[in-house]
Amino acid sequence: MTTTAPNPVVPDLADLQRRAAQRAAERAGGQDRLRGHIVCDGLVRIFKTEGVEVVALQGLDLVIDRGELVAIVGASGSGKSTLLNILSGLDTPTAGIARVAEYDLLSMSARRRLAYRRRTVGFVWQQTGRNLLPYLTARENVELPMRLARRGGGARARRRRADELLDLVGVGYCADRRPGQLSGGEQQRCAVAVAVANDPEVLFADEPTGELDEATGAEVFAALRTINAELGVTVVVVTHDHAVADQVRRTVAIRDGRTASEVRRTARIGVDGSTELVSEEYAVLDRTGRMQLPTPFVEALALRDRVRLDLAPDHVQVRPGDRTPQPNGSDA
Ligand SMILES: Nc1ncnc2c1ncn2[C@@H]1O[C@H](COP(=O)(O)OP(=O)(O)OP(=O)(O)O)[C@@H](O)[C@H]1O
Repeated sequence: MTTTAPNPVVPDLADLQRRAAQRAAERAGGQDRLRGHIVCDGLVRIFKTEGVEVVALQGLDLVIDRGELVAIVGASGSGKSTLLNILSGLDTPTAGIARVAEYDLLSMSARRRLAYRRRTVGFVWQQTGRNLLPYLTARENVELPMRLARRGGGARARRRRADELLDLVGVGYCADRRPGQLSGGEQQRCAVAVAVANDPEVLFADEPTGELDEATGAEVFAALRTINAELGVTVVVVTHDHAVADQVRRTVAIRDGRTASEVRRTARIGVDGSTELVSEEYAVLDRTGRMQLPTPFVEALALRDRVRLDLAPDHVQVRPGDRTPQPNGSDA
């Protein structure tokens, strides 16, 4: 009888990637921290132009759950578009973890990236002209991504779905018109229908109301809310528009390429039975314990260089560093 030595188990690429992800997750504080529909952890993006390095994202942390509608705000140059370009698969991060719906955005192949962009995510850009093809009608624009993704069911099913989606976002009456025959708001609502044509899990919108007046912007935002509520799509909107940022349950502020603070809004029933939205602001603490103090707080107390920290049973006090506490408890 001959015995054969057991084959040494040679890990394949998928195994190695799984192990690498596991190790990265352990370094980042365990899988629990990294559970979410969209996960960024220590995300870094460095641009190099003519020998100069620009650190657009410097260790950004963000977890968004499935089905959330989140607004991202921040000053010009804070890194919002860089983040959105990475999450939508247009750009690759330099380091860190970036994952959307189980796709690892750092290591995915070109083929997987194409599938990701066609089926898993949808986008709406600020420039209306970037969202729709001018020589197609609104309906044909919505049908196009389904045709490119070879969605089954035939032409009739695609047409029915296109009409349903245009109805859902309130522009069913525009189906036979070309973009040039639509207002800016109508074009953006058609763009929302185009973006969800292939049933994406996540919809990214970069300043979708940026070129519109307030009332028209509100209609476009209503379309995004409908998509979130009716289709369960996770929606991430980058915006400067306070009317938009104030209406979502969660607004994340980015400063200098990091998540700096968050506002969470919860609905409460008042004593008279009416519903009121209560906002609470949070600073974001990263896994090494770093946080950014909001600028108004820093300015109000003229904090600079060093601050004094004191631990109380249920909170931490931050005081200007150049004052000496007096025996009676007041500051000199
Ligand atoms: N392709 C690039 N090459 C070099 N630097 C870049 C590139 N893209 C962005 N940056 C730089 O990265 C930083 C972040 O830019 P980003 O466009 O992400 O900011 P933003 O918050 O979206 O700004 P805005 O609100 O003005 O669009 C900026 O300093 C910008 O100059």
